Parts: sequence; C-alpha cells; structure tokens
Amino acid sequence: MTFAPQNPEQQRVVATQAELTVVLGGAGVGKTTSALAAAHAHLERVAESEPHDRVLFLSFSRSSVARIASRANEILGRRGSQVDIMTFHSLAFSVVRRFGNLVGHGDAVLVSPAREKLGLAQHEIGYSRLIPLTLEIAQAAPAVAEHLRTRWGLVIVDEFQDTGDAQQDLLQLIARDSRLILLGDPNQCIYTFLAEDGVRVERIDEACSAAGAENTILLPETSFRDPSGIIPAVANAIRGRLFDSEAIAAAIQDERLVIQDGIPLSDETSHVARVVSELAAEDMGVAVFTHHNDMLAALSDALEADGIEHEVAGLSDALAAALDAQTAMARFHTGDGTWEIVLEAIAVFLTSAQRGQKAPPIAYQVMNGSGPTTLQARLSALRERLSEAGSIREVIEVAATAHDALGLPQKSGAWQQAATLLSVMYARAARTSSARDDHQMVAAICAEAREASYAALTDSALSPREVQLMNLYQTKGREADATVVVLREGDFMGYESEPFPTTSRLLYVVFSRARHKIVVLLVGNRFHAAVAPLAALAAN
Ligand SMILES: Nc1ncnc2c1ncn2[C@@H]1O[C@H](COP(=O)(O)OP(=O)(O)OP(=O)(O)O)[C@@H](O)[C@H]1O
Repeated sequence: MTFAPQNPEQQRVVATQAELTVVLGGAGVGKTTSALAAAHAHLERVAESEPHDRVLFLSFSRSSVARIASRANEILGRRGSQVDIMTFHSLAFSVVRRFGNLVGHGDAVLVSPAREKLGLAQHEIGYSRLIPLTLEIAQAAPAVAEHLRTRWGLVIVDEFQDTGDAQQDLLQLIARDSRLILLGDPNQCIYTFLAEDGVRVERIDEACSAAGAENTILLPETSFRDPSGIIPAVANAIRGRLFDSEAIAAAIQDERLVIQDGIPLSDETSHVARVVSELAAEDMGVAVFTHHNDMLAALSDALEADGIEHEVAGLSDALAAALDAQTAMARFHTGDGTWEIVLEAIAVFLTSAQRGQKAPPIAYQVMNGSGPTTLQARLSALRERLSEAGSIREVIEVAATAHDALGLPQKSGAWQQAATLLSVMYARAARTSSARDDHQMVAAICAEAREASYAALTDSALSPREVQLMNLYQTKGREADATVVVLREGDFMGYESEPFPTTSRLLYVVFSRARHKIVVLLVGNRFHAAVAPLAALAAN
C-alpha cells in the first residue's frame, strides 16, 4: 500500500477501532484518503478471524464514487476486492433488484427522473423510490435485513454533512452491527436546499456527540490537494468573503488564480473551449464548473470538434436516455419492440435534456404524433430507414445519426457518446456472444446497454476523462489540476443576503477543487451580489 499518514490525526483515522468515529476537516485535508487506508487496516486486522469480511464505502454522488474508486486500488492493494464503493442509491438498487419480488417488485426496472416525469408503468421504479423500497424489503423479510447487517464489518460514509433522512434510515439498517466511520465538513454542506429531505448542517454535531470527543478526529487544516496552501487559502478567503485579502492578491499575482471578465454571452462557449484547450495543452487535467447545462452541452460539442476527449458529468441522465432510445430502435428493427416504445424513449431523452418538473412539449409531440409536420415526417423517415436496414450494424449506424436526422435540440454530445458505447457493445456481442441470429444479438446488446444505463443512473461515470464538465453542484468530491469556473450574468444564487452563507459554502467547494490553478470566467456584465466582488478583482 502506498499510503503514509502525513500527521498523527490521519494516523488516528487509519488506526481507529471505535464503533463510531467521526472525521472532520476542510477540503483536501485527506478525509477520503485516510478513510480508504482505514478500510485497508480494518481488513488486514480481521483477516484471520473474518477472512470474508467486507467494507462498504458509501458516497453521495456518482462523481465522488468515480474519484474514490480511481484511487482505491493504490491504497487497498489486494484488499480492493473486499471493498464496495457505491452511492446510497446504487446500494438500494442492488437490494431492490435482488429482493424486490418480496414486495411485489420482481424484475424491477429503474427509470430515470426524466422517464418518471412522463409517468410510470407498473413494473417501473423511480429513483426516489429506491431507498424507501429497500427499507420495505428489509421490514418484510428479516433474513434480508440480517444479510445487510452482517455483510459489512465496517461502513464508511463520505460527505456525511449532506445526508438526508432517507440515507440515515438506510444507514441505520445496514450499519446497526458494523463499525461506522463518518467523514464530514460542515463548510461543504451545499445541499441544504434539500431541507425537505432532511439535509441539515446540525447532523454533523449530532454525530460528534454520539461518537464522543475521543472518537471525533479533526484533521489539521493543511490541504494535500495543493500543498503550497495557495489555493486552499483562496477557497477559505472566498468562504469568509475576504475578497481583498492577501491570500487572493498573492494567488492572482502568481497566476494561480486568473479572473477574466467582460466575456460576451455569444462568445461563452468558444472562450471556455479555448481556455480548456490551453490548459489541456499544458498537460493539466481540467474540470469546468457552471450553473448551466445548456453551456455544458454546447461546450461538449465544441471540445469534440477540437478533438479534446472529455466527460460530461451533467449528462449522465441524458446518456442513459440516449442509450435506451438507440437500443429501442434496434429492437424495433428486429420486431422485438414496437415503434411506440421508440417514440417514448425519444421523448424520455428529450425530457432528460430539460430541467424542471415538467416534460417539454416536444416530448409529448413525439409520443402523440402531434406538433410540426416536419418533425412527424422525419420520424416516419427514421422508422422506414430502421425497418429497411440490411443488418444490425446498419441499424446501429441509423440510430447513431437519428439525433441529427430528427433535428433534435440539445444533448447531441450525449447521443454521440451513447452511439459510441453502443457500437462497442455491438462489436463485443458479435465477437463473443453465442448469439446466432439478429434477435439474440440485439438482446445481448440491450442487456449490456441496460447495465450501462443503470450504472449511469446510480453509480459512477462510465469513462472518467482528463477533461470534465459539470454543474456547480456536482463539484463535490472532485479534484483536478486546473478548474475553470464559469459565472454568468443572471446566475441565480438564492435569496440570501450578505454574508451569503449557503452560496459561500458552495463557492468554497468550487474553489477548493484545484491542485494548481483556478480560472474564473465572468460572462456578461452584472453579477449576483454573492459573486460580484470577483468581477471587481478582475478589473484591478
Ligand atoms: N497521507 C497522504 N499522502 C499522500 N497524499 C495524500 C494524503 N492525504 C491526502 N492526500 C492527497 O490529497 C488530496 C486530497 O485528499 P482527499 O480527497 O482524501 O481529501 P478530502 O478531505 O476527502 O477532500 P474533500 O473534502 O475536498 O473531498 C488527494 O489528492 C489525496 O491523494
């Protein structure tokens, strides 16, 4: 194992044997890393008496699962296969899949929030039902509850400050008899807008009281993400709204913090793409953070054109929906699925591209055969091309170009990503499966695509890349050599006033992700008061 504790507190985390340990500390101080080392230490310690013991590492978002998993091998070594790293929702889904029949949900199909907006069929389960259903299953079947309680000797929860009531209930179920390590940072609590779901900053204090002072470990402030301390000092100054502090002036002087303003909205995508290309050319991994998914999609297309491989964290739902739509087209060709299923899958894809509670009008037009005649004509042409395709390979090509052929708005990047995944799945099925006819071939591809879209919905990104694009709220648990923070005129930052506690925590998370450099791009002229002082710094 390559991990070596950097201070006595990290060492205490690794060595803890308490039933409940709470680990606190600011961004980048090593909470996640030392907890992984604690998982390794636990498994080594019990190896003789409990050779099959396992550790569960629960995290919040798909993005942080991906980051933890990418680091885990190095720290866990041969113990890697005994550690399950997943989100609360992917854990719940694995239970629902295995035992859902006990509560009338055998063969459960998990659908995206976008599909949920268009209405659920009987056998479908929405994302928000996963944890409650898991609890119902455990209630109905004590043997399942017992299985979940005994499976993991140690449970670690990352980002504990953002857990809500549902996660808490799930934890109580699975960790009743296990050791528990909770990792948290009250300053990174950015989901308080989910107060209805029980997310509240005080949860950390309660955990500390339960653990007691001797089992509450506060890691020293030194950030190992940027050992020079320059970027952590910027993040802290911004959290404290000390925009005229030495720390910020020094970082600007050293070009570790670059603030560019006056970028017109019409140049946003090209400007961001240029900055990303320049940083990537310096061999830096880059993460771009913005409030706007429309910008992410446009940027994704622009980077594609520049040949820069990238991952769009904000498009995971759209990617899953695009995969579904394209496989539905393949099933239609072989007669294993109807045209209505294809239309519905396209509607779900269109809904996934849209924020808000409702599906967009075009989604209903696709499903109902209403709307502009050009749209209906294009759908008919697509149907014909799919029916007449001479081979499965040709069907996959038709599906790959359907986004353009139909003239769909937005998310062409996700459609393209799905097409690439699908052609890989096709090649694999053609090479390895025992599928002898088109039906079997399509079934094999669909099974694999379904797994991939479940992974996109509940777990890590499929192919983490050096350049990552995401929404401001997906930044937690991420890190990159350079971060590009795009702030746009009119960005909504809540209704609070000075000192903007919630937005300041969000900005702290966003500004603490970089290892080397932060570039802030200010698009437009007038900014929300919470971020306006940054524009003043650019002018200086
Ligand atoms: N003991 C150590 N030795 C080497 N590198 C370390 C050590 N501790 C932490 N790091 C490195 O510092 C960086 C931040 O660590 P980590 O992600 O564990 O911090 P964190 O407290 O979980 O951060 P955040 O709350 O911001 O997600 C990582 O790149 C990690 O590899």
